[in-house]
Amino acid sequence: MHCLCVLRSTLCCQMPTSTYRMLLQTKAVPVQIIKRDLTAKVKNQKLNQNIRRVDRRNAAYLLRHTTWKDLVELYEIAKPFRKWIFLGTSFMVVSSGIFLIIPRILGKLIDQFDSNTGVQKAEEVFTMKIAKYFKEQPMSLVGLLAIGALATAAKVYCLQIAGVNIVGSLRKMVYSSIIRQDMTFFDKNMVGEIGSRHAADTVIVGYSVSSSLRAGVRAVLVGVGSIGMMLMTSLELSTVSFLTAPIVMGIFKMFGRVQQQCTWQLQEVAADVNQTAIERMANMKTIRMLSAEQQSIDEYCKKGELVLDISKTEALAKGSLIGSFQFTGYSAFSSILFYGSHLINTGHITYGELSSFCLYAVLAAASLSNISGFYNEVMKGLGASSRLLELKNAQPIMNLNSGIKKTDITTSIQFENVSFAYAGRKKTLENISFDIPRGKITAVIGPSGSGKSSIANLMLRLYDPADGRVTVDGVDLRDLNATTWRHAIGTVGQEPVLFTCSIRENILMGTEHPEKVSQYELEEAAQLANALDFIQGFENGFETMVGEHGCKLSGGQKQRIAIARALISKPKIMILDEATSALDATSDYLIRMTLDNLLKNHNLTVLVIAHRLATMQQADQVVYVNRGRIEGQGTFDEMMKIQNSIVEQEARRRGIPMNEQMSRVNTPVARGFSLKF
Ligand SMILES: Nc1ncnc2c1ncn2[C@@H]1O[C@H](COP(=O)(O)OP(=O)(O)OP(=O)(O)O)[C@@H](O)[C@H]1O
Repeated sequence: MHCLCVLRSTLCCQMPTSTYRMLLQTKAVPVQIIKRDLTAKVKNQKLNQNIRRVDRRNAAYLLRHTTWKDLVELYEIAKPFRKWIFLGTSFMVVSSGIFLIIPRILGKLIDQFDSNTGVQKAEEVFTMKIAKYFKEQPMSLVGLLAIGALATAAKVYCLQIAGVNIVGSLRKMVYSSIIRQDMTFFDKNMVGEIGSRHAADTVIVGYSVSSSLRAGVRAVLVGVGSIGMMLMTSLELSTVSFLTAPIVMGIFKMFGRVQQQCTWQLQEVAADVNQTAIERMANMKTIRMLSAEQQSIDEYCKKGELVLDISKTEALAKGSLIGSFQFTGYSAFSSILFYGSHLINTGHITYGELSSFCLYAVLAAASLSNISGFYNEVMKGLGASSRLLELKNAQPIMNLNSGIKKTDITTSIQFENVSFAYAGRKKTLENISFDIPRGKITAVIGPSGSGKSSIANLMLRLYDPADGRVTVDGVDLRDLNATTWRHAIGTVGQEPVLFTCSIRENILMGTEHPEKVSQYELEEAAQLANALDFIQGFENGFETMVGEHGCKLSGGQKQRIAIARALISKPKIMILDEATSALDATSDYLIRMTLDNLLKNHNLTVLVIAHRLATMQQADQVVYVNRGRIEGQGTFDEMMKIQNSIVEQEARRRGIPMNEQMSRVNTPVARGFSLKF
């Protein structure tokens, strides 16, 4: 009967605020810790109340969070795999039927061996006939058991395949939806949270669909069948057995709930501990540089202690639950045997019937335990699938594939009175207007945090302006096909981001048709980026794996691969964000050479976020941004005339002699600048 312990641990579901409150009431875990976490959660919710966040309240175990619409949608996702579901269910009916009839036949077989027992009831004639047959042909009983086992194996296989396919489809749909979301979505939701939700919830749904649902349906079939057979075998014995039901339910309610709550909370805390560990391990270089090893260990251990505290409560509840079930189970079983032997003595039942009854009682108990487990798991699965469906159905504001397809510009890109703010932040850009003429280099300069990258973000249409508009040849960027537009732009960021794959895959990332890119084109892009020599120097050339975030390459090598990636599609427009991080002299020189060559290409329209004087000098126009406003705009020479300007400061820093006339000028002389230095 101890198999009635039904609560299974599942992966990483998250704890709802309501559960925190509930646990506070039950005092299942240290109150201070939960209070602290709860306060943090509430604060967090308040901070983000204006932001449409992914709902963190855990819907995993409450059906009310799952709507009929969700169920219909799940059915639609499962539809293509209905062949497997039908086959699996059919095998399940066969195997359950066989294993349900076996105890009855075994009972009759026992009675067959007992010469004192005769057939008493007409309805038992059929079973007795089968029993007689099996007595004469014992191998056929083995054969029947083998058929049952084969049907079980086939059922598991078919339903597993159906489950894996359903979850696979759901996972793909959710992932493609996440990938298509607006940048604002990722600003509002923590990537780790979305990632773990995507991973953990699909595991929960997978477990629920492939395992729990199968076990549950089988448990219902076998449970109902066994109880029916128990009633059929002996009404008196059934009454004794069912008397223990309320006691079992009471025990389950008492300890089961506490254990369940602890399990849920453990999953949340364990996910947090894992996240901390993974983050620290992924950034080992920084940890080492900061000598933060002990701090990381302490942090990990502190969180681990919370796991231990909750685990103790869980273990106590689990132990009490199993112990109580064992006590009740064995008591009930002993009562059946005692009362059963009395019934045999009084001639009410036979030995065979008592044996059958005992087997059915075990089957019924096991099935009932599975049904409660199945209920919890399916509820969790439904809740998790609802959250996944919410992610799947999240609609980005920017449709990536509709709009005018524009791959080049004929006149200019214009910022017209553009104001912009990131979600939950004050305005980053305020009423800025300037032109990026075709075939020219526009350098954006300004202090850190002034909004330079935000200008590039708007030009790439990663975000839309709050006011004003960005136009390309007079067409609002919002009317353009975002994918085609971004394909027309090559981007090299300040901090190159490489993916954990080969150099070839990194360079080809983002090309419209990677399979059509020839080796020659690949080498050409690498050559232009001054990367070919070092790539060919590697044993595996372009197939060299770059490690996590490109950790197996130097900063300069990463930067040059990023440049090659930007050039591979032969873009007409380039956005360059010059690296401010220190590179070694050779890398710095090579990258500068590469960018200089790019800037000399007069067919390119370039927006460069410049940090070097040389780059500013090459620009056709320089735009000075300060605190989100354009405070100066002109040629490099014109900008040099501005006292204390960033250009001048840069020149001084680099020890470049300043033109006398320039140093004397205190006010802007050209283009009616409005400067507020
Ligand atoms: N995704 C974001 N969400 C919220 N605020 C952001 C985001 N990105 C940038 N900001 C804020 O917007 C402001 C402008 O940032 P931006 O990156 O455009 O500056 P920048 O001039 O490029 O700085 P740097 O030269 O240091 O790269 C900063 O105050 C920054 O904190």
